[in-house]
Parts: sequence; structure tokens; C-alpha cells
Amino acid sequence: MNKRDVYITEVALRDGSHAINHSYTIDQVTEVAKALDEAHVPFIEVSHGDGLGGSSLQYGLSTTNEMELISAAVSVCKQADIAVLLLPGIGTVGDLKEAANIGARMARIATHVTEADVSKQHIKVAKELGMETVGFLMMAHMVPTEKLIEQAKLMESYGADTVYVVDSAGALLPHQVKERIRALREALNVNVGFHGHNNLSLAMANTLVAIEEGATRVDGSVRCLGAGAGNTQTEVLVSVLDRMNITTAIDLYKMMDVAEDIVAPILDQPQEITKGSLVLGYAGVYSSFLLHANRAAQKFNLDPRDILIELGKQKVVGGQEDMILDVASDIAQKRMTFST
Ligand SMILES: CC[C@H](O)CC(=O)C(=O)O
Ligand SMILES: [Mn+2]
Repeated sequence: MNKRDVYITEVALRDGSHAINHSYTIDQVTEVAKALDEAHVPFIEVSHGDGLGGSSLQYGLSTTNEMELISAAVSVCKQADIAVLLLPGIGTVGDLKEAANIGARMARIATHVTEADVSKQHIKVAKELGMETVGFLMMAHMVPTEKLIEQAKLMESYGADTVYVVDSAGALLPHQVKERIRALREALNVNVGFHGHNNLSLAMANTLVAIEEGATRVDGSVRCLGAGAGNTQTEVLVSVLDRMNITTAIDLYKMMDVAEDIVAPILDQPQEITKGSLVLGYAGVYSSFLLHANRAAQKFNLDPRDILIELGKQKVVGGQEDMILDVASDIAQKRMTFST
């Protein structure tokens, strides 16, 4: 195996779960994970879209228990490590132990960008379980760089091997990614990573800027499969990095084949930048809110863009999914009042 300059974590089997209503089957996960492993992807994340324990009425019920999906992926991977995402408060230490027990080797502990302190226990437990551990600072566009550094340092102090800047809303512009990654590289002694969403069509550009500034861990999603307009497209990223002489050690043809032959048929429609996903990036709203907002819009006969813009104004963050219906109901109520 060649040395890798950049390690890609493939997130289609976790972030992509948002895009298909958490409906992955064991057969799909087995086939995708096996093909990604054969393409030499180093890390493959498998969990509910909202992380371990996310299957619920609030976040969306999984069709198949995620531990069964994780086991299926572990059983077919010869070189890749299976990663799991965990948001403290949604997933528990028990979930983490169970995932480690069935073979997950990487734990990504995700918090809102101002709440790194809630990751302490989970990062510690993940390290004790012998897992490679990542701190995942979500909605990174919402705070100035100084705050981001403060929070990243907390995760480093708890034992994280890597800290990620997570552009959950796909709202960061390239110069903002540059500033954040550069500052983290200067402030931390651990690896720095970047996770992008493509709502403003900037996921690829932002990922490249992050790498230029020294990020050595980045996320990709085959066929962009992820929340909102999806993530940085892995097979394209691998091609571009190869052209730049940056080694990922991923087999390009095999990666293209997984995308075309295995993942594309899973999608009802190709992942694209719709007006809804564009507004996520424009208004700075959590990408996983898109399907919830579309449903609320249907229920109250509203334009989902109006709901998303209001959620952006109110700075609603992950975990506040119940606010989406409240906001929609308020907008509908106000319209009724004005029209009578
Ligand atoms: C709800 C978890 C979220 O989808 C994590 C993530 O990928 C992000 O914040 O972008
Ligand atoms: Mn994401």
C-alpha cells in the first residue's frame, strides 16, 4: 500500500443516509462497503445519518438497525476501518462500546461548534476502547476562528487524534475555510480535517483549500450522497488529487465503478443543488434539515425556502429538529392573520 498524503473518510453510508430517509439495507451496505474496501478507501463511516442512536421519530427511523449495518460492513472489509459517528446526547457510551465490540475502529464524536466540552467523556471512552478518535465540530461557519480554535483545543486536550472543521450547512466560502484550517494547523498538534457540503457548489473547492492549508483528513461521498446537496464527491476528489500529485492510494477506476454501478442505482434521483439545498447554504442551515423542511412545507402549504430562511435567522442548530414544525406553523399562522 502506498503512503497516503491525504486520508479520505467515505461518508455515503452515514451522511448519505439523510438523503435516502435512513433506508439502507444490509445488502446495500454490504455491496457498497465491499467495493469501497476493494478501491482501498481507508475509512468508511456507517451509522444512522444523525449518528449512533439517531433512529427515532425526531430524526427519522432507520429501516435496518445500524449495528447490523455496521457488522455487515465490518465483515466485508479487508483493509478499510469502519468509522461511526456519535453525537453525545443522541448516541450513548453504550452505543459506542457496542459499535467497538462489533468491529468499528474509528469514532467520530460530533458536537455543535460551541459545545466541544460535551465530547470529553465520549472521546475518552473511544480512546480507551482503542479506537482512532476524531472530534467533529459541526456548523463551523457560525463562529469566528478564535472560538473554533478554543473548541478544537478542548477536543485535542480530551485525546482526539484529529479535529475536523465541519461545514454542516455548506455555508463556508473558500477564504473562510482557508482561515480556519490555517489557524487550526497552527494551534493544534493533532491532524486537522474538513467535511464539506455542496449547497453552494463549493464542497470541492473548499476541500482543496483545506488540503492546501494542511488538512490531511477529508471527507468524501461517492456520488455526493449526503444531506442537502450532498458532500464532496469522492471519485472526483480522488481524480483531482491524483492530478495534483497528492496521494490518496485509492484506486481511481474502482472508485468510479462503485459510483456508477453500485451507488447511483440506490438513489431515487441524482443528488443535485435544488433551490432547497441552495437555500441551506445561503441561509446557513444544517443540511439534514432539508427533508424535514420539505415535509413541513407540504403540511402547511408553504415554500420550504421560507422555512429555511427563518430557521437560519433563528440560528436553529442540530438537535432542534422539533423547531422546524414550530417555525412552519408560525409562518402559516402569520399568513392567515394577514389574509383575514
Ligand atoms: C446530524 C449529524 C450531521 O449530519 C453530521 C454532519 O455530517 C454534519 O454536521 O455535516
Ligand atoms: Mn455532513
